[in-house]
Amino acid sequence: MGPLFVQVAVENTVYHFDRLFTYALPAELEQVVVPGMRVMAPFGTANKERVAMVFSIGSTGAPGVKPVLAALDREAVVSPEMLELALWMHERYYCTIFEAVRLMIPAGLQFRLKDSYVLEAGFKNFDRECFTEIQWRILLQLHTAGRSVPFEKLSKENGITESCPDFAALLEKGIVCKVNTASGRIKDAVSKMVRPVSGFMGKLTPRQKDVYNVLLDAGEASEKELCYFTGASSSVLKALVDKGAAETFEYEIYRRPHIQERKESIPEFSLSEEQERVLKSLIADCRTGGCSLLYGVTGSGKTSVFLKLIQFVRSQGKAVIAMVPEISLTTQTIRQFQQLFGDEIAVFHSGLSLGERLDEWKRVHRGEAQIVVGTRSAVFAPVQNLGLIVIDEEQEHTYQSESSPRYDAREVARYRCYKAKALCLLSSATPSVESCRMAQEKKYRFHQLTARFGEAQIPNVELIDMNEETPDGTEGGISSPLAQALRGNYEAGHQSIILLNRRGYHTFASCRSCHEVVTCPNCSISLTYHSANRRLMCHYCGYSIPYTSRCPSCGGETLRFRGSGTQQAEEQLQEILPQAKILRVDTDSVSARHSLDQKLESFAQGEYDVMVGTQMVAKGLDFENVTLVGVLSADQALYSDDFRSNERTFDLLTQVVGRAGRGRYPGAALIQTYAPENPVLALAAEQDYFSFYRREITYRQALLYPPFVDLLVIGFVGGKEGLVKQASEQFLRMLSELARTSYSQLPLRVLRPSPAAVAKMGGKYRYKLIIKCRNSPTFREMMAQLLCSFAKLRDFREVTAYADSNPYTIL
Ligand SMILES: Nc1ncnc2c1ncn2[C@@H]1O[C@H](COP(=O)(O)OP(=O)(O)OP(=O)(O)O)[C@@H](O)[C@H]1O
Ligand SMILES: [Zn+2]
Repeated sequence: MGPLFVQVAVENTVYHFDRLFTYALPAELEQVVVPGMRVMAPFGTANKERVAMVFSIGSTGAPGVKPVLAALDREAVVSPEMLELALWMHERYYCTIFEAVRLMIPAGLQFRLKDSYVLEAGFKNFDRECFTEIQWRILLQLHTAGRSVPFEKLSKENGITESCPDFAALLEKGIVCKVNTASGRIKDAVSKMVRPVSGFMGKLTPRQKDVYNVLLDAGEASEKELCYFTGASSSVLKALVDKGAAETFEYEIYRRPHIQERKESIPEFSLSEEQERVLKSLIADCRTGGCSLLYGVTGSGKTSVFLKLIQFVRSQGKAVIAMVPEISLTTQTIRQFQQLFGDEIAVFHSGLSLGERLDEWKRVHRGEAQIVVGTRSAVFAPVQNLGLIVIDEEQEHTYQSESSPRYDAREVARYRCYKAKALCLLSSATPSVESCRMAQEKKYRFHQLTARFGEAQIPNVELIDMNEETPDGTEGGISSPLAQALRGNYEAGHQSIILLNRRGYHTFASCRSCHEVVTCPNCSISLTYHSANRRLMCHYCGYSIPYTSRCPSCGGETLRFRGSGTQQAEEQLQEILPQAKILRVDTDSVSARHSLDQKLESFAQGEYDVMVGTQMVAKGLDFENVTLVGVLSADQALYSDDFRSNERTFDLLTQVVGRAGRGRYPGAALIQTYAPENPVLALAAEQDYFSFYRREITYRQALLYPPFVDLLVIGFVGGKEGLVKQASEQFLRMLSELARTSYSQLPLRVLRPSPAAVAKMGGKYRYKLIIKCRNSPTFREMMAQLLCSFAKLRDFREVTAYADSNPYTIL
């Protein structure tokens, strides 16, 4: 047999230079390496060692190509089907192949290559006279270690750099040699903890002193929390550690994710007639595969139906992936799954510790768990023999990734199901316009649940015209009808949910005399007041300053809060219901995941009377005792300039209204608005999805928006505004040229480049270019070619361009 070669994807390549690379497979690795395994490969002109994923092994390859250096895994960590998926993503989402592969491997299994050094094997000449003091110490250290020592360690203990003469001489003489070791990347910032070194007497700057004192009080804290509460940057923490005032350590947690105890008996439930009928047709769908859309009004028991469907699929010996849009919903879902399926389930989401993620991944990889429940990333779960993927609340934007690879989990799910001849089931009370259209065109099968389960009825909804309310009711305040309803509901012993529908729901600070709003110097975004640490913070980059009444702009003592945040809403509610217990749910109050779980659990137990919050309270929650829903300001999202704003508003209102009256008691909802005549509100009030859809689809067609076209947004990011703008214009010129000369048959409409909605973020300027197109292979080929030629332009080296395919928002 002749020599073997491997095709690999290499880590950290740039997009415009990425493809599968061929390496020779040394004889000693022939029996070891299989596709799906990672190897170490020399890369580039400097032959720097990189991690690479083996895609295939074969006898084609030019003689003289570089050989692979070592195998990093003992077995394949990615299956052949998933490797194929990675190539598909590379073509579809303009990412490097390895970026796609990385999504399939849990963080705890990622490697980091470290430079290490060993003593040359034959070295015997331990003659103290021949070496300098430092060289001698290094030799002894390496000798004692008996194996390679990471450079970091050598450097720290001997105070050397890689280029210092003492060390360089050792390398040159071949006494010390460089090796590369791959170390598992189990560590992560999230689990990084800091504790004070007590009795520290050294000198600290005032800023460091501040943080040190907080740390003394706290005992220990995660780095993240500490930065949050003190407003310190990580460099301040680093300085503390360097000075010996604090030390870092890590929690090594290897355990199953916390899942509520299994109840004594597994609750057997039987389906209603309508549910049963839908289940039957879904079972039939499973036999053919493809995509099905399950539309069901809120509270109709979509969950019950797909739980039964999963039971069926499992009885056929096939595996299942069930996705929910947000971590906050997983607990409830997981509990239901846990009750029915016990240890057969594995949980995938970013709220888990790295150890937990690794463990859950292994259980699926080994086939011990065959039902995966999780958020977006669960779509990459390494299940074998896939039978079904369920995507609950399929319209949610969280299924799309906002950073590279900018993939859409729904598309990935469809692809996996198509390849595995499995069923992809989309489920929602407010399907995305795109999915509903697919169903209309018979590309998806369509099923519906028209009634709530049991006796439950769709709640009664009333729109409250805020223009008629007393003018002293401040914007976002609580109208008297809503206040009255709240009191009534409280007295009846029922619970209420209040939604504050603001995109920028935060509390900003503005000056009464100069009217300036305090904004982040790095991002064109107003700072948000956080009561927990009394600081104004930027939600984009984390910049923060302590809150005082002094205006940074004019210097007057006239700074005040504005806007109506959840905190104010909470206070107003407390005034209306002095006795009631109020639970506030927003990203500020629930930064720790378990605290949200606990809060929702106590709410379910009836320990609170009212829950107030942002989008987080609107969706998926199922509490029998909630009979009143109030929406403080329905209009916020309606008038933004995004083409999806109607859909978003309809979806949010329908969902939140749907939280009321899901059990034994009838529910009601009150929606406050300054635009009561807006038809979208009326349709949401009636939970009339199909009328909404018909209205919306006409508008999309008239203005040429998805699903009638695909959108590709090219983003440009860079430190100099002028250059970023020029880059976007240059890109447009190149696009026009290429389209005219080589792709004249492609239907295209390109909008002029413009600054992004948040034009500056983290100190970088952002421009965007919107292309209306048909997302065909030929179109993608053209765009890939353009992105590559653009990346090679020397004039725009400081500008990054990326492509986002059908993003949720084009702002
Ligand atoms: N067959 C059934 N037997 C017993 N209870 C059921 C059944 N179907 C639904 N329910 C109950 O009805 C309520 C609503 O069901 P579920 O949460 O599945 O609705 P949904 O369609 O997912 O709603 P939403 O879209 O609003 O989240 C739940 O409390 C659920 O336990
Ligand atoms: Zn900022």
